[in-house]
Formats: sequence, structure tokens, C-alpha cells
Amino acid sequence: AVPHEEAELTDGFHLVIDALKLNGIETIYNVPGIPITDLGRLAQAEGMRVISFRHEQNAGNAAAIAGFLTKKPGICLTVSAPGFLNGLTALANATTNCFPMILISGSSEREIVDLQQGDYEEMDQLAIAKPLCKAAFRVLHAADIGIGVARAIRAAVSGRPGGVYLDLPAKLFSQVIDADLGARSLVKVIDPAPAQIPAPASVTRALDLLKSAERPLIILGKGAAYAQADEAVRALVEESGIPYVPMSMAKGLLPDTHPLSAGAARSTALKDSDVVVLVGARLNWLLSHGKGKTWGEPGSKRFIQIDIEPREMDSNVEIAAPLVGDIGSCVEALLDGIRKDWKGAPQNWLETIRSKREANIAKMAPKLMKNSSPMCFHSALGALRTVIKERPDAILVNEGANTLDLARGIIDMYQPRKRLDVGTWGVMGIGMGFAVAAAVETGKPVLAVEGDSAFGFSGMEVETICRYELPVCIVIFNNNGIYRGTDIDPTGRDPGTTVFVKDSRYDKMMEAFGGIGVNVTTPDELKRAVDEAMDSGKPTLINAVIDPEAGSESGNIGSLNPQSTLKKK
Ligand SMILES: Cc1ncc(Cn2c(C)c(CCOP(=O)(O)OP(=O)(O)O)sc2=O)c(N)n1
Ligand SMILES: [Mg+2]
Repeated sequence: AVPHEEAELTDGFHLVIDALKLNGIETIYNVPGIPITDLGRLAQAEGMRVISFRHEQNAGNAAAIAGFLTKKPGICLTVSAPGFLNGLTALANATTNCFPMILISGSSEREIVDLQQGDYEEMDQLAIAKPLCKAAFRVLHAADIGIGVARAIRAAVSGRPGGVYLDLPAKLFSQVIDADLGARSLVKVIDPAPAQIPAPASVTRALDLLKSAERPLIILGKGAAYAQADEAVRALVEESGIPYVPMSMAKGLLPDTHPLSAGAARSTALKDSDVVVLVGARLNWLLSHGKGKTWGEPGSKRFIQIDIEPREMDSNVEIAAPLVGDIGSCVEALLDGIRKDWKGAPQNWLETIRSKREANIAKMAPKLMKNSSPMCFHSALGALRTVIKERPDAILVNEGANTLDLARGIIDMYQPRKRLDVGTWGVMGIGMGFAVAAAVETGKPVLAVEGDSAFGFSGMEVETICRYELPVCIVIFNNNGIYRGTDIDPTGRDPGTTVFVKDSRYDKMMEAFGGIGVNVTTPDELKRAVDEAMDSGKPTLINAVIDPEAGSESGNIGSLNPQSTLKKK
């Protein structure tokens, strides 16, 4: 039998694990090391899924997208100082994208850090994290772990979701306290993300404006995908008959082939609409800040904006009808109004959108059919478009420049939260972390479509994918470089700044870790290899040879790059 005194004690290690499990958190994405190696081991022994990565940035990206997919904060666990810093990019990106995650990092002892006495991996991590995340907390006493974890969870998912930092100094873990006191110190968070109901007056104002519209438009942002109010969103579109444009990670809320989709007629929809309903979509650079030629005549637009964050309103242009609340509650309120009194779909406007959409789709179709070798972006993406059409519950991870921008318009999505990409920052490096978490959290097959440069940021995680035998099929669009593989060094000394090794074979990497590597040069070979990977569920990397001449610098956003006006010397 366990000696009497031991049976009544618990410690920091166990309280952290008990607090996470008590709140329904089952998975930790981490890179082990001092002072958190045993925390990971104990968590695994107590039934939590502990996924160990090769770099903390990828573990952090995995935690962030786990939060987006589950509405529970994803947990990234790192060592102090350098490990914590490696996790910060993912924490900041999660906060920018409103993905709920908690970065938990071990840290050095306060008394040594505050006197700057040179502790192992000494750093004032809490101070450094604060400006980059939504909230940051430190726990010094074991009896406070329950409250600390509860506050971190509530901060991550309530209101506008985001990244939270939780700082746990090394000495906290081995602190021993009475087991009963420990159990009573734990908090199961009640209603961490409460519904936030819009004010009836705001709903009336929005409905009145919408009823006055002749060319209304709905824009669905990734907030609408995160909300998991899928039925209400679909009903709002279908019962109002208003056309909609999905932002990248909102694709699939309604199938991209939906008759009311204006995705393929985006520029007409934005330019010629008169009242625009923003649903969890911010008027940031991705929507040209709500002004300029993208939006037609100045002052021709009036915005209804649904957002849980009141301060988002008027961020770029005046919002005529702010609707503050959670997306589900706001959409339901609008739907109520439409069901009571609605003039029906704007037929002429729908005809304008429909004809524009069909013309654009017809223009693109031939490019997707080419069976050229080496492939161009369009012909390779044409093959993957068919894969997703045949396998709508697969999850598509996507990053790169041409590989991203062209895939967004070419690969239709059919279900919500199935397209995971670079989000608001356009950050490279999310690929493998997102692929791991998508597979771990959903069990669904994952197709990661990667530019060859983008893949390079997280490529070492192919070993992680093989180690956990995850159903991930990586397709690398290998055009031998960033954007294009044709740059040169005018002095002739080095390769051009954006080119890579010619005819590189990324598929060979996979074989090093027991995965399957395939090299393909035609769309037919690509489709066959992807189908085989999706059927087998085995970690697979397909090196898709793309013409180095194909594509354009920075994909669709080249205009953001400053150019020197001075004469080249
Ligand atoms: C962290 C980080 N570093 C650098 C960039 C700049 N960048 C970089 C480096 C891209 C890679 C483009 O090359 P690719 O091979 O992935 O894609 P294509 O060749 O298919 O265009 S896209 C882009 O905006 C970035 N967005 N994020
Ligand atoms: Mg490239």
C-alpha cells in the first residue's frame, strides 16, 4: 500500500495536468526539455496526447490551428528562453488570426531573473510575451495553478479569441501541497465563451439598411468559420438570396459551387455592391481597407459589420450598422428579421454576379486541363481541384505565393473549416504544424499543398509526421525557388537570391524517415499519387515538378513590394 503521507500529496506537475484535463483539454503540442520534460512524460502517462515536434514554432502553429478547429485553446508547451522565443511567432500569429491557444513555457526563477544573476536560460519571458498576445499570466504557487489555467483558458476563447502566454517557473512543478487542497484549488471554467447577444436596436438598424439595398453582398470571414454557426450562416445566405464572397478560410461554409457564391466574381461583387454585410471579416489589407478602386465610387458603400469586438468598428471606414456580438447570435437575429419581413432576392443583381462568375470560370477552365510537363501551377492545381471534389472531407493546408494565391481560387471547398492557410499575416511556415494538428484533431486525411520555399520553413517536421504515422499527403510545388526559379546574380558569383538547387528532390527526404516519396511531372501522375496517398493514409511527400518560369513574383501581392526608383548602377 502507498505510505500514508504520500497518498495525501500532489505537486505542480500533477496540478497542471489535472487542470488541463478538468477543462477537457486532451492534447499538448510541445518540444521537450528543461524544465518541462517530465511534465510532458507525466501528461502522456495520464492519458493526454503529447505530440513532440522538432521546432517550437511548428508546435505553436499546431496548437493555434487546433484552437481554430475545436474552439478549445490549443496548448503549446516549450522550454524557457530560446524555446519560448521560438513559440512566440506562432503565439503572435494566433493572436493576429484570432485563434485560441495557450503558450505554456517553463521559465527561470524570479529571484534570479529579477536580479539578472545569470540563471540557465534566464529571460523575463512574461514581459516579452505581453505585447505579442491577448493576455499573459505567471503562476508562482502550486495552489494558484487551477486559477492560472482557468484564466488562461477564459482569456483565450472569450470575446475575440487569441493567444495567451502562461509562464510557469521551474520551481513551481516540484512544489508539493496537500492533495485535497490541490483538488479544491482546481477550476472547471464555466461558460468560457459566453454568447454575446446583439442589442435589438442594432439589429433593427442593420435590417433596415439591408432592406434598402439593391445590390447587397455578404462577406464571410474566417471568424464565421470559427463560430461553428454553420446552419445559421447557410440559412442567412439562402433565405435572403444575397450573394456571398468567402474569405480564404471561410471557403466551404457553403460549397464554393453554390449558386449564390460570388467568389469567382469577387471584384465585381466588391466594386458594384451597395450594402455589404461583413460576417467575422475585418476590413484590413485583405479587403483593401474597405476603400479605393476595389470598392468602386468613394462613398458608394455602406457596411453592416458583425464582430464580437466593438473596437473593430470604424477601424478603416465608417460602419453604418455595427452589430456587436458573437456571430451565431448576430446571424440568428438577422435571420429572424428576414424571416419576418424580406423583399426577396435581388434578381437583377444576382444575374450580374452569376454571369460574371460563369465567364471567369469558363476563362480559367482550359488552363486547368493542360496535361503539360513540366507542369504549370494551373495544370497541377487542376488535378488537386478534382481530388478535393472527390474527397470533400479531406483537410487542405496551403502556403506559398503562387501556390497559395492560385490554389485559393482554383481548389473549391465543400465543407466548413477544411481550408487552413496563411491567414491575416500571409505568414510562411504554418504548413507542417497545421498538417499535424489537422490530422491529430480530426483524424481526417490532410492534403498539404506547399510552395517549395514555404515548405522549407517547417520541412523538418516530416519526421514528426512519419513518427506519429499521420495521414498527411504533402505536395510540394517545386519550381526551384521562391516565387520563380529563374533569378540570377548579375555579378555571376552566386545563384540569384530567390533560386534553389535545380531539380531538387524533396521526395527523397520522406524516405529517410520511412515515409513514401514520389516524384511526378504530369497532372495525371500527380492525381494518381495523391489518390494513392489518401487511400493508404500513409505519410507521403510528392515532389511535383513545376516549370521554374511559371508564376509571378510574390503571387498576387507583388504590388506591395517597394521598388527602387533609382537607376541601377
Ligand atoms: C515567415 C515569412 N518569411 C518570408 C515571407 C515572404 N514570402 C515567402 C518567402 C514566400 C515563399 C514563396 O515561394 P514558394 O516557393 O513557397 O511559392 P511559389 O514558388 O509557388 O510562388 S511567400 C512570401 O510572402 C513570408 N510571407 N513569411
Ligand atoms: Mg517556389
